[in-house]
Amino acid sequence: MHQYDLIVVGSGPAGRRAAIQAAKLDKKVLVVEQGRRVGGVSVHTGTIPSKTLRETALNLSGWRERGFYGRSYRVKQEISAEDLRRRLLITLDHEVDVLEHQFARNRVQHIRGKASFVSKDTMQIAKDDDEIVQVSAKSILLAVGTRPYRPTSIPFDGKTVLDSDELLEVHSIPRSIVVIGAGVIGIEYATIFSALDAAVTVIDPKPALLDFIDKEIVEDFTYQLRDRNMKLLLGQKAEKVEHLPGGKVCVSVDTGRKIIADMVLYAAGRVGATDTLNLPAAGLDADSRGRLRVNPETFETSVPGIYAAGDVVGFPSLASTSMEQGRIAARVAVGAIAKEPQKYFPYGIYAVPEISTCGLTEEEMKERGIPYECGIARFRETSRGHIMGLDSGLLKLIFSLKTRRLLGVHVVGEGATELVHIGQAVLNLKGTVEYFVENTFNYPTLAEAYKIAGLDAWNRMGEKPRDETSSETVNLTDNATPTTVETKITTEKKKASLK
Ligand SMILES: Cc1cc2nc3c(=O)[nH]c(=O)nc-3n(C[C@H](O)[C@H](O)[C@H](O)COP(=O)(O)OP(=O)(O)OC[C@H]3O[C@@H](n4cnc5c(N)ncnc54)[C@H](O)[C@@H]3O)c2cc1C
Ligand SMILES: NC(=O)c1ccc[n+]([C@@H]2O[C@H](COP(=O)([O-])OP(=O)(O)OC[C@H]3O[C@@H](n4cnc5c(N)ncnc54)[C@H](O)[C@@H]3O)[C@@H](O)[C@H]2O)c1
Repeated sequence: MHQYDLIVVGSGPAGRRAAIQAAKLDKKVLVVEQGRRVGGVSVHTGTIPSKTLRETALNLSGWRERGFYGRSYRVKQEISAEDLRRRLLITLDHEVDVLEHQFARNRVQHIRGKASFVSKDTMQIAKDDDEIVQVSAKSILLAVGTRPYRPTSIPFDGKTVLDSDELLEVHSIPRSIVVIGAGVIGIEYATIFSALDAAVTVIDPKPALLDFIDKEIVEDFTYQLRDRNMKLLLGQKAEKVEHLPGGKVCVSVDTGRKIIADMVLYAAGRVGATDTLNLPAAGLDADSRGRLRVNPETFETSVPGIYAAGDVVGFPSLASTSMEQGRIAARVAVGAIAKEPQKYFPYGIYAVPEISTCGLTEEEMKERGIPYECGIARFRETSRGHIMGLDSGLLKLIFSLKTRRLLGVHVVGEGATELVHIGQAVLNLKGTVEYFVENTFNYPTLAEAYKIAGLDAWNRMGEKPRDETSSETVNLTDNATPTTVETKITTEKKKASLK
C-alpha cells in the first residue's frame, strides 16, 4: 500500500491550494479526484463557468455600451447557447492545463477515482475501470465540496427543469425562465439571463434579497433589476413545478399565482458531498446538509489528523476563502506554522450589476452600537463613469466616528469586485478616512469614487483633532526629515530660483 504525508480528496480551490502548499514543504502528496478532469466545482460547474458565461453574455449583448446607444443596442443580434459554450470550453481547458502543470512541477501526484474511508488513516479509491486501490497517510484533507440540492418533488429533466450544473449544457437560451432560490447562484444566473433579454421571475421565501449585504446596496441593486422588468417574488414559496404539454413548465406559488415559462432553474441551496466517503469508518459524521464541523483556526475535524476545508465546512463557501482554508489546513497538517484566516475578506457577487463588500454593513454598525458616518459616491459623479456611459453604480464607505477607521466598504456596479480591494486593504491595514482625503487617485478612474466617498464622509465628520494630526506626521524620506518640512524647503528653493 502506498504511504503519503497528505492525501487530499477533491481538486477544487481548497484541495489544489492544500496539495501545492504541502508539496512546497517537501511533503509527499496525493490528490484524489473523481471528476474526469481536475479543478472541482469551481472550474467545471461553478465559479469559472458562471463568470465566463456572464462575460460572454455582456460582451455579445453589448450590455456595457447600452448607456450610450440605448437598450436596443446589440453586438450580436441572435446569441445562441453555442456562442456561450464556445468561450466556456476554451476557458475551462486553459484552467485545467494551468492546474495540471502546477501539480506536475510541484510533484503532486493525482489519481482519478472516488475515495472513501477504510479507517482513519487509510482510504480506498474506486477507479473507473473498477480497480480498487488502497492508500494511507499521516493526514487526510477532505476538500470534497458540495453539489446542488435536488429535492425529489422537483421534476428535473436536464432540459427545461435544471439545477445549476445542468444549466451549462442547455442547447438554447430560454425566452422566459423562473429561478427558484434567490441565493447568490440564483441571483447571478437570473440577472445574466435578464441581460440576454429573457423574461425572468425569481421566487424565494425570504422577504428580502441577499440579506447579508448592506441594505442600501441591496435597495439600489433591486431597483435596477425591477427597472429592467425582472419579477422578484420575495416572501413567496414555489410549491409545485410541472411539465406542460408542448414543452413549457408551470411553477405554482403559495400565493396562488402560476407562472408559465420555457425553463426553471432550481437553485435553492447545495449539500456537502460527504455521503459516499464512508465517514463512520473514520469516526466522523456530517450534519443534515452533509457538512463537516472543524476547528475554525486549524480546520481539523473532531478526529485528529483528518482535516476539512472549502464548501464542505459551510460558510462562506467561496472559491477565494476555500483556497485560503486549504492552505492553512495543509500547513497545520504537516506541522508548519499557520495563522488563522483573515477576519475581513471580500464577498463578490457577479450578478449584473456586480456587488462586492468587505467589513461591516450599516445594519451591523447599528447592532454593535458603534457611532459611525457613511460616505457615498455614485459612479455617475466620476469622469470615468461619464466616459463609460454609466448611469448607475454606488460606492459606500462606513467609518467609525471614534477612531475614524474604515470599517465597511460596499460597492454595486461595474467593476465592483475589483474596486472592493482598495477598501479591503485600507480596512485590514486599519486605515482611517484621512487615507482617502489625503491621497491622490488616478484620474479618470472608477477608483476616484473612493476619494469622493471619503470626502463625503469627512465633510460630516469634521477635521481630525489637531494634536493627533501632528503626532502622526508621515515620514516618507530616509533621512528622517518630516515631509511637511521638506515640502516647505523645496518650495522656498523653487521661489528663490524663480527670482
Ligand atoms: C454556480 C456557482 C458559481 C460560483 N461563483 C463563485 C464566485 O464567483 N466566486 C467564488 O469565490 N465562489 C463561487 N462559487 C463557489 C465556489 O465554486 C466554491 O466555493 C468552491 O468551488 C469550493 O471549493 P472546494 O475546494 O470546497 O470544492 P469543489 O470546487 O466543490 O471541488 C470538490 C471536488 O471534490 C471532488 N470529490 C468529491 N467527493 C469526492 C470523492 N469521494 N473522491 C474524490 N473526489 C471527490 C469533486 O468531484 C470535486 O471536483 C460558485 C459556486 C457555484 C456553484
Ligand atoms: N459570487 C460568489 O461568490 C458565489 C456565486 C455563487 C455561489 N456562491 C456560493 O455558493 C453557495 C451556494 O449558493 P446558493 O445560491 O445555491 O445557496 P444559498 O443557500 O445561498 O441560497 C439558496 C436560496 O434558496 C432559497 N430557497 C430555499 N428553499 C426554497 C424554496 N423551496 N423555494 C424557493 N427558494 C428557496 C433560500 O431562501 C436561499 O435564498 C453560497 O453559499 C455561495 O457562497 C458564491
